[in-house]
Amino acid sequence: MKILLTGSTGQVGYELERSLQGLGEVIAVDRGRMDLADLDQVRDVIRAVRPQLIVNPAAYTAVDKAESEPDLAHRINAEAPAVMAAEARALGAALVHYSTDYVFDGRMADARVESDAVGPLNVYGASKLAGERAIAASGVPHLILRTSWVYGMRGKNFLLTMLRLARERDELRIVDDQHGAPTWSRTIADTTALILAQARAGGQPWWEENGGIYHLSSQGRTTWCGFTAAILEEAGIDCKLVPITTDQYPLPAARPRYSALDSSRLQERFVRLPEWREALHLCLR
Ligand SMILES: NC(=O)C1=CN([C@@H]2O[C@H](COP(=O)(O)OP(=O)(O)OC[C@H]3O[C@@H](n4cnc5c(N)ncnc54)[C@H](OP(=O)(O)O)[C@@H]3O)[C@@H](O)[C@H]2O)C=CC1
Ligand SMILES: Cc1cn([C@H]2C[C@H](O)[C@@H](COP(=O)(O)OP(=O)(O)O[C@H]3O[C@@H](C)C(=O)[C@@H](O)[C@H]3O)O2)c(=O)[nH]c1=O
Ligand SMILES: [Mg+2]
Repeated sequence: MKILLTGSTGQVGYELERSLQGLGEVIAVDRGRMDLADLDQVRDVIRAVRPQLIVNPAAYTAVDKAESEPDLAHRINAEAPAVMAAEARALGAALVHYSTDYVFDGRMADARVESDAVGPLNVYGASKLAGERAIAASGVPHLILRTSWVYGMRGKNFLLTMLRLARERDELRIVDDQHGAPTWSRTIADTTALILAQARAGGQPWWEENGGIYHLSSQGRTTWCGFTAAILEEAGIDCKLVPITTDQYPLPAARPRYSALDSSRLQERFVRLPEWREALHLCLR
């Protein structure tokens, strides 16, 4: 199987480049080869490579900056995936895409399932939702894996930011009223590979019975402040931690208050997902 992988310089893409190896020939294209803001180039590269599967973790992920660059965010997160979907469909290929807890408004305290009503609060979330809808509407065989609060030992993420700030500052002031599940980039990549392998072993393509949206995030939940406390503990760093409210940390983009995802659908069909705390421990070890 020929697999076209985007975003291999990102957190999830970096892990996917390794995790997908056993499944076929992985052709990783970075921004230099395929700029998602250039829709003609996206089309041309797919037509040249002729993959059987496109895996697309590339995205515009700068949540606050997106508020002032809505058109660019929309092109990368919605229009480029729409082109990928149309091209994949024309080739008889399938598409694996990633989305976010930020498609929800976060007003409900219980974990969200795939069929729950969406209502993004910010430009990033709206652009990701538009990407999901374009893929679903295209008729391409697809998996959309919605995840949350992604971290890992490389790239830009909350874990690395906290490790840096804890060394630079005497105290960390961190919001304690936004709830969600931190998810290790490797969990996302390994789970993706396992779904694809399991589906192949089953003899028929996974999308015939198992396509569509799946929530893929760690089990359990915490707050950004709770996540920070765990990071400090795991890394053995002594730094004063002050819980604050969202109002005390104003940012351009609004964020959902409750963004835990219920990943039961994925776990029932494919594989168990780790507790967020257990995954953090493994990551930092
Ligand atoms: N990060 C998070 O907390 C969460 C992420 N997600 C979703 O998961 C997926 C993976 O995210 P993650 O790995 O964390 O993202 P990162 O921000 O770590 O990486 C983004 C990747 O997209 C690439 N990219 C951005 N713009 C372009 C462009 N114009 N053309 C080509 N490539 C581009 C980046 O390339 P370059 O290095 O050149 O910039 C990078 O490889 C995304 O769909 C994201 O929306 C969902 C929930 C949480
Ligand atoms: C750095 C810092 C952040 N915070 C707060 C701000 C914010 O509410 C929260 C998280 O900050 P971040 O900017 O890292 O998080 P954010 O960019 O909103 O993270 C999101 O990224 C996108 C891509 C997703 O899809 C989401 O699932 C989610 O992971 O922590 C503090 O309270 N104190 C601090 O010192
Ligand atoms: Mg951010």
